[in-house]
Amino acid sequence: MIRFADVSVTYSGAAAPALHGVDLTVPEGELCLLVGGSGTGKSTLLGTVGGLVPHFTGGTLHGRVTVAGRDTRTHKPRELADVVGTVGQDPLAHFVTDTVEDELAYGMESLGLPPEVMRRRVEETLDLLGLAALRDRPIAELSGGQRQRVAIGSVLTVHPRVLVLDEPTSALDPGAAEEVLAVLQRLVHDLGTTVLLAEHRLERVVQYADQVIWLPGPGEPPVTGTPAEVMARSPMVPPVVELGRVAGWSPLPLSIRDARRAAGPLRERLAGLAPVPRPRPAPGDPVAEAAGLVVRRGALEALCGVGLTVRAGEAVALMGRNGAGKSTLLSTLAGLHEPASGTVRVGGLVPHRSRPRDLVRKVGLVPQEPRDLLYADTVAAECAAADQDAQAAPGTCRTLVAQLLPGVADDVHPRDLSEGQRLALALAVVLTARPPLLLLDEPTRGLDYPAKARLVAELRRLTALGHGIVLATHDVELAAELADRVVVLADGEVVADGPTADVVVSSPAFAPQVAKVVGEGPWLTVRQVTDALEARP
Ligand SMILES: Nc1ncnc2c1ncn2[C@@H]1O[C@H](COP(=O)(O)OP(=O)(O)OP(=O)(O)O)[C@@H](O)[C@H]1O
Ligand SMILES: Nc1ncnc2c1ncn2[C@@H]1O[C@H](COP(=O)(O)OP(=O)(O)OP(=O)(O)O)[C@@H](O)[C@H]1O
Repeated sequence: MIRFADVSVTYSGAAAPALHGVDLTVPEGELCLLVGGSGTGKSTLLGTVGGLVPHFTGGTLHGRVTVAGRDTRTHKPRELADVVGTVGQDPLAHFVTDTVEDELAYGMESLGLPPEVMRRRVEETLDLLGLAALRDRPIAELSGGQRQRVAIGSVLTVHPRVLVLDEPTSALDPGAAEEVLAVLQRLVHDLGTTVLLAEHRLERVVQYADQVIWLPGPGEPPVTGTPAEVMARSPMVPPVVELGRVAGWSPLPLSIRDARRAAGPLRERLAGLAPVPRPRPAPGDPVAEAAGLVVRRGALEALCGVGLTVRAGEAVALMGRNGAGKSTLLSTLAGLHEPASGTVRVGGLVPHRSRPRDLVRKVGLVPQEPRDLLYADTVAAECAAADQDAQAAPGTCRTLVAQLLPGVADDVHPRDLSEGQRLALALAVVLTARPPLLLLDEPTRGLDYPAKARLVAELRRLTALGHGIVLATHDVELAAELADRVVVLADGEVVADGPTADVVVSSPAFAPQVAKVVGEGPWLTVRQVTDALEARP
């Protein structure tokens, strides 16, 4: 259905190709998963299928990509729109209408489908993606995950034969991610749709894939195989595979179910043991306190009476469904919204009434869209400005970027960075200022597993130094690795607040893979399991 013949792509001004030696076929009716580190060219590869690369991005494509027999070099993206539906990493950049319902209908209108068909498909899709309650809402007023659902819905209504999705679950809560993947699987099985999707959180998708394409490095030719074949070789694997490697299971499990079947002997070895607690400082004084916080967004009460205390040295994960109010809480702590009632204090200041230059010494926010934080023309200039703003030694920010994600070039415009590279830059900019309270909104979108591990290490270092951290995240594995405490929001209210292990293990939605496989303990991470086995007398 999709054929790549010796494809390479070189962006203008780049020293080396972003993509090279791609020679492969995605058969009709398969779900094909594209994996690889941040910046290895996944988005570039996906972009060639719908013709966005190079028609819209610039650069040069060598070789040939055909979809349902059409050459994407001679067919413009709109001449492929009836066959290929593409959802990019940044939905906001692609929305053409203002409201949810109009956006779902737009693709069908451009193809001239009859009104009764459009009506029916809009209704079906609203139900399928849990968007019915939001149908009349302006897209600009949706939460990140709500927007991602609309973006996915807007391509589903067209019923394209090929779906190309770039990290389609990155902003979705765990339940919504499962639902979207179930929908995709049904399209593949029942309608013979061909799906090509890139994803970093393999724990969410690998068990659904028929084929995996792995890009081992920037400009390196892909390796293809069944999920089991590629997972046996790839350095980037989900926790369940890592656990399988540690425990010596063969074949390696890809799903929780397979792993549970193999886990009997491991459970016996772990019986009577407990996770070795990580040394961590005793929490200090509060760096942020909110009580009875009510915040309105338009007509909607996004937070209704939230209480939260964050202490120095503490890492708190904020979890909960899309639209629960996580981003609203973070941005209120950063002074971006004025509460309708209740109190909020950050480092002794009332955030929304404080001067920006006083507030930056107390709190730093990495927003859900890191682009909002970046304004210079090059990576180097952005880093120099961050050093200056924070009065840090020259080179501080650049070193942080390189630590988080090696291989980001100095002279690239932040706009042209890959998703993960841009996030690493935004994180470095905020970390350079070393504010006592760090707020991170979905800090792992686009990050590969090694980059995520380095981010966790850096954040742990900061908590050890007494910084307080609040991260809003749907990444249950990240919460398990990093957070001391988990706070769950639902419809603007706090519904759980307690030690990570207590909160996540009691909820199937938030439990990490290791907890689901090993059970009692509570074991949350592969590291805890290996440490305990090694320390065993
Ligand atoms: N429009 C562009 N102009 C110049 N360089 C670009 C452009 N788009 C991407 N690049 C570069 O090409 C490389 C590959 O980027 P791409 O977005 O394909 O990576 P990716 O594997 O999707 O990464 P991520 O997992 O972070 O999303 C990166 O080094 C990036 O900086
Ligand atoms: N600019 C806005 N105007 C009006 N309502 C908004 C606006 N931004 C968000 N909302 C609404 O406020 C509620 C809370 O949104 P928020 O972004 O805080 O949720 P979230 O928990 O961060 O969601 P997600 O997990 O999807 O990022 C949602 O119902 C959302 O639709």
